Amino acid sequence: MSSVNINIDVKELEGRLLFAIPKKGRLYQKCQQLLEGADIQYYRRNRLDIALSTNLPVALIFLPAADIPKFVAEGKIDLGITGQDMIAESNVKVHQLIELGFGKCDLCIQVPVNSGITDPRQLVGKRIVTSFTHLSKEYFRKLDEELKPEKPTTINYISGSVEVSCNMGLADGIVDLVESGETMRAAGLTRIYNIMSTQAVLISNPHSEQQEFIEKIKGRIKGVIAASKYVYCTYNIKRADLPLAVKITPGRKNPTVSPLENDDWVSISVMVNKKDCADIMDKLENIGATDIIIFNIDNCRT
Ligand SMILES: Nc1ncnc2c1ncn2[C@@H]1O[C@H](COP(=O)(O)OP(=O)(O)OP(=O)(O)O)[C@@H](O)[C@H]1O
Ligand SMILES: O=P(O)(O)OC[C@H]1O[C@H](OP(=O)(O)OP(=O)(O)O)[C@H](O)[C@@H]1O
Ligand SMILES: [Mg+2]
Repeated sequence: MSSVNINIDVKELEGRLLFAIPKKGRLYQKCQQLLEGADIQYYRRNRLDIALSTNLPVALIFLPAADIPKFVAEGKIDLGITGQDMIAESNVKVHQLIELGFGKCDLCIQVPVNSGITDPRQLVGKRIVTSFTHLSKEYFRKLDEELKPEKPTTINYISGSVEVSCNMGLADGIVDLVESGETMRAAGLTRIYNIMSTQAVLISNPHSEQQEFIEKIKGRIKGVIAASKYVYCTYNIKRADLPLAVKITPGRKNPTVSPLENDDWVSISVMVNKKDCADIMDKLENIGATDIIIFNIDNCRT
């Protein structure tokens, strides 16, 4: 595990819920937004990896994403945010509480485009380079057992920039993350197998004594995630067209229907999926809806 800068009196941590956050990289910024949305305020001194919340009995511990599953499973840390790939690679038991909808990518077996390799079985007995040695060993062990090569498939670890390994003559194939595929293509690689799909998740320590507080933070974070997925839509529609309107915007449970001064018309308020918003507005316009307004939701509980 990497070293952590913890120049804080451990007594100050007593009674606080310990919450591990990725200390840098692409998950870090998203986590900042989640903490802000959940109103977990804190002050972090420069270079310090522990920050005490200023409004809740919480301490934030900033750690490498790869180490968070181990800290949460085996240490005193109650809650954490990391990737599902990191949990699987760490091979530890934690509770996965919420899928957070960011850090989405696939852990893939990749080979040089011109290698002629199209199936992972063609890599058996050859050299694999990866940051995910546990998952890669698990995958290729099964193929080794089945195909019994002269010598087992070699799995070697490097910590980053894994894609250069084939070009450098270190590997016949790699196991690494693919999101847009840009890095893979730039290195002249192609994917031949998807070992797992992953995204960031909120995890908790199954043995934590702070289960009630964990539920409270989980509720808040769920609210922030829901708020980012939905928008609030209001519009007016002729009462006679209400059944059509409800079909287009059924709401999470039911739409709220309010009377207007003019008895022939009603006003509808409803949450809709942000990604479907333009399509829904088109459909509403087509059935004669007027004054269609979309509001962003700052926070919600659903
Ligand atoms: N290209 C990517 N797209 C989406 N999610 C990713 C990507 N690369 C990594 N992740 C997710 O982010 C988590 C953390 O990855 P990692 O520790 O490599 O940090 P990083 O954000 O890539 O920063 P860096 O590699 O610069 O240290 C991974 O577990 C994975 O779930
Ligand atoms: O499919 P893409 O959108 O190109 O993303 C995939 C790349 O992103 C990550 O690398 P990162 O930028 O974190 O650098 P690293 O390899 O040093 O971790 C991952 O390890 C891949 O290399
Ligand atoms: Mg990375």
